[in-house]
Amino acid sequence: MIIRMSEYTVAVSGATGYAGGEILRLLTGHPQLRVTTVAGHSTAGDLLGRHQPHLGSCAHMEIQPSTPEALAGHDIVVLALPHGASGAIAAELEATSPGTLILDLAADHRLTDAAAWEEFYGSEHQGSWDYGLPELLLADGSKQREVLRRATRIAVPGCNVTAVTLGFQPLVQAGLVDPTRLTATLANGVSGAGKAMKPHLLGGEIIGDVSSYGQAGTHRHVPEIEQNLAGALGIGVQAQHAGGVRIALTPTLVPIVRGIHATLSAPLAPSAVVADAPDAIARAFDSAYAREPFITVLPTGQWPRTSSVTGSNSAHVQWAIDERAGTVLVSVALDNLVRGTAGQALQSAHLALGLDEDLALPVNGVAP
Ligand SMILES: NC(=O)C1=CN([C@@H]2O[C@H](COP(=O)(O)OP(=O)(O)OC[C@H]3O[C@@H](n4cnc5c(N)ncnc54)[C@H](OP(=O)(O)O)[C@@H]3O)[C@@H](O)[C@H]2O)C=CC1
Ligand SMILES: CC(=O)N[C@@H](CCC(=O)OP(=O)(O)O)C(=O)O
Repeated sequence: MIIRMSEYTVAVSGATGYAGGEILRLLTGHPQLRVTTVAGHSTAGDLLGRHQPHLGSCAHMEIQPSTPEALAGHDIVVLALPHGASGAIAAELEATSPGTLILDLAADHRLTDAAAWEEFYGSEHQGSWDYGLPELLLADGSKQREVLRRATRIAVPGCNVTAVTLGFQPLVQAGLVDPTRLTATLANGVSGAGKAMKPHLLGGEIIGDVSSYGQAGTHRHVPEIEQNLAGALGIGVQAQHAGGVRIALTPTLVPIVRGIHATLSAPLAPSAVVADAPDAIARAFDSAYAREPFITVLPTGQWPRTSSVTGSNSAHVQWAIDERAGTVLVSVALDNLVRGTAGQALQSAHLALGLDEDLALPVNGVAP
C-alpha cells in the first residue's frame, strides 16, 4: 500500500536575497513542502539561477514580481523582504488569501507595542503576529510552540534577538539575574546585513576590520529582546515602559560570512546566594532546554563556536559564574541564516501545519 503524504505549495518572496535563498535551500530537501513560485523585486523576469547560483535545482525558475497576485493561491507564503516592505503585501494577502500560512522573516509584525515600533522603526505599526520562536518561554510555564500550533500568520524573529533571547530567558524567568541590568555584545557575520549593495559592507571595508554599530540603546532589536524577556516574566507593556526589563546591546561586525557569537552578562540577582547559584542556573537551563533538539547546552568547559553551528538549525549555549564580578556569563553561537531566520521559520511552519517540528531541519553543522 502506498501512503501519500500531503504536500504544501510554497511561494518565496525575496527569493534573491540571503534569507530567501536560505529558506529555498532548506526547502529543496523537504519531503512535504514544494516551492512553486519565487519572487523578487529589481530582478523580476530573470531566472533564479542568475542570482542564486548555489541553488541548482531551482535555477530554471523565473523570478516573479513580489505582488499579492503572484503570491496568491499558495498554501504557504514566505516574505523575506526588507523591513517595511512586507507590511503592505501582507495586508493584501491577508485579504485575498485568508487560508494561506504567511511567514514574515522581517520585523514588521514582531513588536506588540506600537509605540516601540514607531520609536525604533519610524513608521506606522502594522500589528503583531504569532511570534516564530518555538522555544520562547512564556510566563505561564508553557512555550511559544503551543501558540504556534494554531498560527496562520507568523512573525519570525531575526538572528540577534534569537541569540540573546535564548541565552538570557532561563536566567530571567528563574529570577537568577537582575533583569534591568542585562548586557549583550554580539559578533556578527556580514551576511546578517543582507545582500543589497552597501558601501560599509564592501570587502575592502570589512576584511581585517571589526567595528561596532547600533550602540547605546539605539539598535532596533532592543525593544524586541526586552519584549521577549518581559513575556517570560509576565510583565505587560506598561510595566515594561516603567523599566521592567532593560538590555544594553552592542553588536559588532566581524569579518566572517555566517554566524553570530553572543556574549551575555548580568549581575546575579541579590537573592541568588552564590553558593547555590551554580545548581540553580544549571537547573534553569536544563528545565528550558534539556528536551529541545535544536538547543544544546555544551558540556562544562566547552564554549560555543560559530564554526560548529554553520548550516545547522542549532544554537549552542554555555554559561559560567564570574564570582569576582558577581555576574553570570552566557555565550551563544548560531547560524544567522538558519537558526536565526530560515530554519526557525520552517520549524514554526511545521507546528502550524501539524507536521513534525524538526522535519528536514539539520541539527549538525558543516565543518571545517
Ligand atoms: N540576512 C540575515 O541573516 C537575516 C535577515 N533577516 C530578515 O530577512 C529579511 C530579508 O533580509 P536579507 O535576505 O538579508 O536581505 P537581502 O538584501 O539579501 O534581500 C532582500 C530581498 O528583498 C527584495 N526586495 C528589496 N526591496 C524590495 C521591495 N521594496 N519590495 C519587495 N521586495 C524587495 C530583493 O529583491 P531583488 O534582489 O529582486 O531586488 C531581495 O530578494 C529582512 O527583513 C531581514 O531583516 C532576518 C534574520 C537574519
Ligand atoms: C551584520 C548585521 O547588520 N546584522 C543585522 C542582523 C539582522 C537580524 O538579526 O535580522 P532582523 O533585522 O530581521 O531582526 C543587524 O544587526 O541588524
